[in-house]
Amino acid sequence: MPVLDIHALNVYYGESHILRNVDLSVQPGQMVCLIGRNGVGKTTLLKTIIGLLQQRSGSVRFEAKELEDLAPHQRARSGIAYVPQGREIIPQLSVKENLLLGLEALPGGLRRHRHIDPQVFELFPVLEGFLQRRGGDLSGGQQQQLAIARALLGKPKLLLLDEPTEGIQPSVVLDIERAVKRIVATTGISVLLVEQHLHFVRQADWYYAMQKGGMVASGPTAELSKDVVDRFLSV
Ligand SMILES: Nc1ncnc2c1ncn2[C@@H]1O[C@H](COP(=O)(O)OP(=O)(O)OP(=O)(O)O)[C@@H](O)[C@H]1O
Repeated sequence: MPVLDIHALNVYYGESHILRNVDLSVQPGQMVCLIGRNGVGKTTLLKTIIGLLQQRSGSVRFEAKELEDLAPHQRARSGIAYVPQGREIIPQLSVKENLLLGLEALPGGLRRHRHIDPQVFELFPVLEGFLQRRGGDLSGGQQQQLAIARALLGKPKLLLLDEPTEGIQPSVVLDIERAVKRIVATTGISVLLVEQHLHFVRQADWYYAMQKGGMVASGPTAELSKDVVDRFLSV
């Protein structure tokens, strides 16, 4: 049974038809990468999965349960974590306080949970030394690592990542890539990733390519052809 199963999904912004009959599924423990040029609807799809945008028709099922009537916080509590483009860490709060916010996705939220699982420091060692620093004082790459670590503390079953390496220096891109691979390999969490770096895309098990709001190609990333890469990746 897929963790995430999307069928014939249609989403609009006002009268603009953005997602057109989208089908996509993510199997347990899989890393799936969504590719496509700017503006084709990748972010719209992730926002619809987490419930920030409403679907017009079709279905989005998480662990076989239809999500349509659940608010974003209910989807988070049921096991979906979303790291948006731009990361959205809270700049005035310390790294530790930002991490604690991730516990809000656990049953009982912050009232019942105060423990930061040290596993996040194994994945992102740089954060451990910076716990008292203001989030806003970290570099872009460190903020991205913080945002992923915060999402993991909610113990999700599905992690949605929107361009985690956008605007990040190349050495840190590799750190993030390795950490995401390790998350998938060691925790059983499934990942749906929007990504433009080909090397990172190839780490995924499966890809879906979008064009003008629809899925136009998919398959194992081992079979990603030069033609598909040229058509759907901008870098
Ligand atoms: N708030 C909005 N109101 C109206 N239209 C929007 C809004 N946000 C996005 N769109 C439009 O929806 C389409 C899909 O945008 P989306 O951000 O999902 O694309 P994307 O593939 O994620 O691209 P990018 O990589 O640039 O974020 C675009 O044509 C965009 O102009």
